[in-house]
Amino acid sequence: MTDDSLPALVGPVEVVGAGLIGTSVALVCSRLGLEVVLRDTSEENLRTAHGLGAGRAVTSSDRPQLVVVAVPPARIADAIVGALTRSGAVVTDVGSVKAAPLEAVAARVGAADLARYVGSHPMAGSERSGPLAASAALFDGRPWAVTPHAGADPRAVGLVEALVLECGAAPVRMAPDEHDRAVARISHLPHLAAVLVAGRLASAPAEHLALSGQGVRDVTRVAASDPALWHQILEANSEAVLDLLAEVRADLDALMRAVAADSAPDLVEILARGNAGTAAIPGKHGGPARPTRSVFVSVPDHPGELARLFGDAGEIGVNIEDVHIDHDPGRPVGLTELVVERGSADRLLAALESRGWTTHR
Ligand SMILES: NC(=O)c1ccc[n+]([C@@H]2O[C@H](COP(=O)([O-])OP(=O)(O)OC[C@H]3O[C@@H](n4cnc5c(N)ncnc54)[C@H](O)[C@@H]3O)[C@@H](O)[C@H]2O)c1
Ligand SMILES: O=C(O)C(=O)C[C@]1(C(=O)O)C=C[C@@H](O)C=C1
Repeated sequence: MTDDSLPALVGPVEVVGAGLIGTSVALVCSRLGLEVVLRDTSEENLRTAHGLGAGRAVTSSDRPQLVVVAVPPARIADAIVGALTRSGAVVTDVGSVKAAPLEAVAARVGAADLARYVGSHPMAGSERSGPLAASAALFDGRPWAVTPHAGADPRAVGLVEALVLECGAAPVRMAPDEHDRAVARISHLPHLAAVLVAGRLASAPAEHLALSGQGVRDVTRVAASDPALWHQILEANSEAVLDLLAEVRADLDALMRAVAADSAPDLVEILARGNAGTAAIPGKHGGPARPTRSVFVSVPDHPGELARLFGDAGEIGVNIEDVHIDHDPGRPVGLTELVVERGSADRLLAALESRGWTTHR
């Protein structure tokens, strides 16, 4: 035990599904020096994850302390049942929906085995799939839901929370049903909104698309995700998603009425509700959102220039909260957007200019 509440994570850790999320967890555990064994139906993904240093293929003699199930949603319940029945390990999964898999697992294993299962869900990911998109830094500073059922062994819950903390994430305990309603709002609806907006672009005229700026990129990034994965997520959480879609349909009707009537008060009220919604999203590490400002810098297209820019920002003492790089291959410079705390932006601009950087005010 590391302290009174958290059992120590000592390994071996078995990861079932060496894709984006599974390989990211495996990379963290390998870097901690834990023994990590991998199981995947795809030989290619296993080889790739192994090549990245995420662990080795599982053997029948392995005895994991913890199994992390990271397969697509439609395969999760089978994979959890498989892990509970072939080993005495604590088992967690990282699936995007929690209530349906729990119900399916509870119908197939006894209470003693079910006690070793604790669902979880890292609120971090990517529009990309597979082990090549994995990163040990993926979970850093992110919320990670831990969703124990009523019969879960507290030591199993503690071990899963120990994994979450080792991944650099913040455990957030929640009941499975509540979790599913929460992610319908903060993940599944945003995903569908992005998909609908991106769908308007698919056959847009090239001259319209040529004007694309950061706004459309911000709003549509996640729409590039794997449709098969998202079909399974939506299928598993259809009730909560449908409730929200009905609310959005009513909002869309109100918006269309306000635009058609050119009703400024109604439109402003709708737009202001959007402001209130973005302000309600917590900042990094769950704290209040801190106002930020973007500083735009031209970066010459030479090796080492980005590193020099980040180094200069570090020496100036300004923390970079986020970064976007817009590199038009036809131009010899890239435009880099550094997102910094609002109060530091002017100081950063002046100090970068004095070091010879071209900024855009
Ligand atoms: N993509 C995200 O942003 C994200 C974020 C958080 C949670 N999740 C959840 O994590 C899980 C994995 O998603 P991902 O994005 O890593 O997917 P992925 O496609 O990158 O990886 C899934 C892996 O599971 C393997 N696999 C499929 N069926 C298997 C089986 N029966 N046994 C063993 N391996 C099997 C695949 O070959 C693949 O390597 C999903 O349940 C998803 O809902 C995804
Ligand atoms: O950043 C992204 O690419 C994501 O969409 C990640 C995201 C999310 O909606 O936040 C997507 C689905 C997962 O279940 C968890 C995380």
